[in-house]
Amino acid sequence: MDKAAKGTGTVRALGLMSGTSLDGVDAAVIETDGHTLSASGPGRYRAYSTDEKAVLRAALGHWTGAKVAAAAAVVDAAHREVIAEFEGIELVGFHGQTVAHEPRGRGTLQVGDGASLTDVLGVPVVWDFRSDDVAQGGEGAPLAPFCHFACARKIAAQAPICFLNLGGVGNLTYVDTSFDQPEADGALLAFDTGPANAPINDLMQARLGAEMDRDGAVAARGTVDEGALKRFLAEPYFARTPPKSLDRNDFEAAAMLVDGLPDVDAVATLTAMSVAAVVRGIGLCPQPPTRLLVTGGGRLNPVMMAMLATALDCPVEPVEAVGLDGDMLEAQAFAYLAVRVARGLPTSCPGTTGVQRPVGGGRISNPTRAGSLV
Ligand SMILES: Nc1ncnc2c1ncn2[C@@H]1O[C@H](COP(=O)(O)OP(=O)(O)OP(=O)(O)O)[C@@H](O)[C@H]1O
Ligand SMILES: CC(=O)N[C@H]1[C@@H]2OC[C@@H](O2)[C@@H](O)[C@@H]1O[C@H](C)C(=O)O
Repeated sequence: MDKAAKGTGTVRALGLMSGTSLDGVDAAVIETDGHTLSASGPGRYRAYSTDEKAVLRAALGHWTGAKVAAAAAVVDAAHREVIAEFEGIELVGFHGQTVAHEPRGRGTLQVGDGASLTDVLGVPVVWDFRSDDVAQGGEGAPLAPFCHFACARKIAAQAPICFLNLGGVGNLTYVDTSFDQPEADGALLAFDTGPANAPINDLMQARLGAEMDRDGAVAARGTVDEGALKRFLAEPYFARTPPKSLDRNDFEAAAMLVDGLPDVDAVATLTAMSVAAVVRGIGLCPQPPTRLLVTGGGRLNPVMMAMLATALDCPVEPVEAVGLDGDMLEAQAFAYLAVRVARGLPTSCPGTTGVQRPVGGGRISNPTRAGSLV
């Protein structure tokens, strides 16, 4: 902890992300001083079982009560398991599972008890990353943009670029690479674009009993319903000025626009909706980006990627094109943010969450006993 909190040197941090797709826990190690991404270490994925997913899903939209407690227990147990697989870690960044997100209402809730995880490795755990930002008037999301800024510097991007995360929800980060610090006015613009994979997964589950539209195989056989797509784009969210953020199920009503369509057309239309939301998002950036680097599971959907490439004027590539890991970038981001929190550096700013001034959110819990591995 001393090194992470007081030092300026590099910290070996483990980031843990349980995303809105509800598929599992991503865990990834990086080395950083809170500014530069110096190295990335091993990554692990721990899938949730069908029963665990059902418990998490049942808690969505709830703030308290037995369903939330049960989801927290699932999240804690899965994370204990995955953390124990790592060694030589100095600090953990634990996101938890978002079950409810209403930044201008009841707040934001990520379940999972970071304090209880400190004893697994005997190192401090940074958690509850979003609450301070929301308490100070911000959206509380997205938070990966400060890490995207570091990625842009790592790859020595010379012109404005965008990072797009296609998880359950989509989020876009515009990086103006002429700035030295992410919190500088104009360096970043970030926001959630709209639904990405969540409605596709939900429909695949409900109609076909499948987890996802793997490789876009179902969408590839369908025809996009232009009427449904047009009605989707009439949602007021798209006209809102960014920064802005979404809860996983905010677009549930829009997803019902495909209810009467055959399976293949419904999935093709939902895929086109996720893409159209991104295209709208790109239109809100200060300048057209010179390239779009895509992370998250949606980059593995060739139909979604082809639709994006057709609709946009810039190259659309998975982040692997620049040597980054698209399965682990969000987990790496929470390792990066943990080091920033430990060092008192901001993790969000007006351009990323709409907060009035830069905020360093997150709670730090210290271990009650030293672990055997450090
Ligand atoms: N081969 C594939 N073909 C199509 N879709 C895929 C493929 N692999 C993953 N996906 C989609 O990506 C999803 C997982 O993405 P990811 O792990 O980025 O989400 P997440 O981290 O839970 O979400 P978020 O970033 O919103 O919190 C899967 O649920 C699925 O919908
Ligand atoms: C409230 C919340 O958990 N939001 C997630 C969600 O999943 C994607 C998108 O919506 C993004 O805003 C955020 O996660 C990413 C990792 C972030 O904070 O950058």
